[in-house]
Amino acid sequence: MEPGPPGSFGPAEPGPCLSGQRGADHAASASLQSAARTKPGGHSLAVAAVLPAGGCGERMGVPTPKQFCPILERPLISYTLQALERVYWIKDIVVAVTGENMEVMKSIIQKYQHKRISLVEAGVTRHRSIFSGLKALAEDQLNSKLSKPEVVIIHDAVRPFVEEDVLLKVVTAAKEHGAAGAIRPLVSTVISPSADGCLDHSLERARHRASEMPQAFLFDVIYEAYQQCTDYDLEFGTECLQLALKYCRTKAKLVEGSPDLWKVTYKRDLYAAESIIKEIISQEICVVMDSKEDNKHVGHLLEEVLKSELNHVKVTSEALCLAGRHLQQIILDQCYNFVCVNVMTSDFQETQKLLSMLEESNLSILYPVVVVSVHFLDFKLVPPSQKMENLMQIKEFSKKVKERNILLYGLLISYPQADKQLQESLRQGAIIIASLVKERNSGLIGQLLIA
Ligand SMILES: Nc1ccn([C@@H]2O[C@H](COP(=O)(O)OP(=O)(O)OP(=O)(O)O)[C@@H](O)[C@H]2O)c(=O)n1
Ligand SMILES: O=P(O)(O)OC[C@@H](O)[C@@H](O)[C@@H](O)CO
Repeated sequence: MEPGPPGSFGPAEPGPCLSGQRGADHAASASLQSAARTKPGGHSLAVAAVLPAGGCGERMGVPTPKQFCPILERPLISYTLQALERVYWIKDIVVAVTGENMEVMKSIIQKYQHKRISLVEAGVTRHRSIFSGLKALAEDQLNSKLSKPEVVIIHDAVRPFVEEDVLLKVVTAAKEHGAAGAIRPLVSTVISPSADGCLDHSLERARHRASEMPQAFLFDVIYEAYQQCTDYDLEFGTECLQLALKYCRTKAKLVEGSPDLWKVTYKRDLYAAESIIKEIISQEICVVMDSKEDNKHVGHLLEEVLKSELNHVKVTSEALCLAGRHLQQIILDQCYNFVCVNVMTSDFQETQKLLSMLEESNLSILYPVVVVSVHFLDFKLVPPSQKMENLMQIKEFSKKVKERNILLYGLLISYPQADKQLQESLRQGAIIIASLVKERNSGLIGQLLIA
């Protein structure tokens, strides 16, 4: 999908939508875009984002600040950057990090090939970090390559599950109302304690909402609010919408957000985020075999069993031959799970061709790619020792490709065998493959499993 012209709204870039839903419905997206984008005379609207990422993550209870804690061996903040980068019409993304984390942040940007990112020094509080980001966008900064946007999105760096549709909604609403913020129903009731630690009163839960992110503002509104606010606000405040109301008399439009907008705060949130991401990148499996035509091919039998055993998983098959043209498209379409079928051979020629294609693509930069090398072998024909010598090569192969974030596993299925036994072996094989794809356990790479 080609990027839209600079400064124009275009549909989000391809790639897994971390909330598990494909981005905004295109019709809704188009209508929202036209509302949010155009000004009189049809000129487009300049939108930038500020991501406060200068916290220490005290509630996470680990030495590493939570925005840098790994999920599938990639820092949490990289997922949030990816979510915002998928949205073409956000021109600049300003991230506020502490001086001591500046180099770490720069290495993350380089390793995961993030674009449109500018870094500023964070403050000692979240509000001060946000203000630092806004200053970088204001035109009155010397030598800044950033230009002042008309609308600025503010989004916590530790909220990775943000989609184009809610960003469009808050930007559209901010354009009209001056400020807008995502909200969610309260889970717990809010109460107010008295000085002696007893209940003073409770708020009616149905009449209140939780303020989440993203939020968006006319840049001049929120920049003015930060310039006017007190040190007390900057030190102890947690709500940007309140600053806009208090200092610019701007009543933010409240936008219902999806359940995905939660903030990673405690360790349990990190585990939840990892499970959600694993689930999203496990939604498609491609069975690769030496020939697609022969429908009696045992690879097709395995494909059918995978389809019957795995609900909600898209199972496709492609031929490795044909110069891999179709396979290249599957890779481009960001399938992260491959089953390479080898029939009556214990060598890895087919699997190595697939691994080479994957290594040449950038597919595994952002997410670990799973490759299961399945070998249908007749253990009666050739002494297992000779086969095992071949098969043990998988340990070396798996170590090499792990450096490229590819997880290689081996699976042996006895073949040929009576139909009933073969069907059972295929079912067992499908269950093993599903588990390897879902768990992405790097501790099992290079292992030979038997169905
Ligand atoms: N001085 C600060 C404090 C927080 N943040 C950022 O604001 C976002 C939301 O804040 P919070 O969840 O409170 O993060 P921490 O302050 O790191 O968490 P804790 O309160 O547990 O220390 C995070 O992305 C955090 O990095 C920031 O940019 N600068
Ligand atoms: O208070 P914390 O620093 O944990 O997180 C900031 C949150 O308060 C903030 O992101 C939303 O409530 C919206 O303002």
